[in-house]
Amino acid sequence: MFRRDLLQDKVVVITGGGTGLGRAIGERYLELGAKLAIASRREEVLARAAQEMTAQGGEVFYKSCDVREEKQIADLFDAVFAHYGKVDILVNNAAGNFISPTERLSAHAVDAVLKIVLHGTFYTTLELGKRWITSGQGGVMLNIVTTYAASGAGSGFVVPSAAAKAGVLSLTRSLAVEWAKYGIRQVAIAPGMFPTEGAWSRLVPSDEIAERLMHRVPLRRVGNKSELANLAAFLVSDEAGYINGEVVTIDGGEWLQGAGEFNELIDLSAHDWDQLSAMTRKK
Ligand SMILES: CCCCCCCCCCC/C=C/C(=O)SCCNC(=O)CCNC(=O)[C@H](O)C(C)(C)COP(=O)(O)OP(=O)(O)OC[C@H]1O[C@@H](n2cnc3c(N)ncnc32)[C@H](O)[C@@H]1OP(=O)(O)O
Ligand SMILES: NC(=O)C1=CN([C@@H]2O[C@H](COP(=O)(O)OP(=O)(O)OC[C@H]3O[C@@H](n4cnc5c(N)ncnc54)[C@H](OP(=O)(O)O)[C@@H]3O)[C@@H](O)[C@H]2O)C=CC1
Repeated sequence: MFRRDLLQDKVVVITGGGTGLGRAIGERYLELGAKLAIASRREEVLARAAQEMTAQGGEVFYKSCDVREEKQIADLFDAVFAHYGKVDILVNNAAGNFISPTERLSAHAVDAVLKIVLHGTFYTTLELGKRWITSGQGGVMLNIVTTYAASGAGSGFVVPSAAAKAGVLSLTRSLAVEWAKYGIRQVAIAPGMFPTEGAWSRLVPSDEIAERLMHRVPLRRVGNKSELANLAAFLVSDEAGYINGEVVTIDGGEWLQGAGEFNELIDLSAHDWDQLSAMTRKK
């Protein structure tokens, strides 16, 4: 669906790029000509991913980096600039999340999520932004948020994530204005349900719940990672050069179904409607 050279020779740093959605985004970018650097805490996961991702060609540099640590982020960008000579695109994809009644959380548990999602995204953004501004080079930053951030509704039982992702979205919009003059563009994606090991093991407690979840989505299915990767490719490409500060939701219509009070009526049959209509028409 894209020109094969859409991201030719663009150097892309993807946090959390060794697993799940980050890896899927990286694989699509590679197909479109990009050079990748993937980073997360577990070096063995990155090494395996880099090896598998380059089986069809392309280049994937990897380095262990905990995005909660300012020094490790500086070391990461030093290494990527030394290796490739530049960075054109940053994908802030690393995240932490789990379900819990909020009153059961310790301060440490709150920090565990906030530090990865909000602080981690802020720190990578700041480190690379300063380098781009100093050198006069621009670029694109893509932040992966969630529908409960994009809708503004938040969500119970994942409250640290809801608060942190809302902060990331605010960062996206704020810097879209402040840093545009430096040629730095900000965009975000709000994914709905995309089954990944990392998300499902922490957020979907049973197969029965997984099955029920489909009913929340008008399209009656979860997302394919490749669909999200396509959107991520478009948004960071020069073809999307006038999109700045926007978040694009990709959720099969899930959040809209939840928002409309009458959308539950979707399951009524024609017969049900005949009966209802007879009852509700003015006599
Ligand atoms: C009804 C179901 C609907 C499902 C809908 C489908 C999903 C669609 C929407 C999804 C939106 C968002 C998705 C995501 O963000 S997915 C990303 C998931 N991936 C990850 O989380 C990967 C990284 N995660 C981690 O490394 C860990 O999970 C963690 C975030 C906890 C960080 O690890 P760390 O090693 O730093 O932390 P600790 O293990 O030391 O724990 C720190 C404190 O947190 C407490 N904790 C940990 N887990 C839980 C839990 N499950 N419940 C309560 N508390 C928890 C832990 O006890 C520590 O606190 P204390 O020291 O006080 O004990
Ligand atoms: N899957 C879904 O349905 C949805 C996902 N999302 C978002 O998509 C993104 C990817 O999630 P997904 O692929 O599902 O889950 P994963 O668990 O696979 O991805 C999370 C990644 O973040 C990395 N990470 C976690 N903590 C740190 C840290 N301190 N420093 C550096 N890297 C870290 C992990 O690697 P490591 O453990 O090696 O550090 C892992 O690669 C996240 O931003 C998530 O919030 C949003 C909505 C829905």
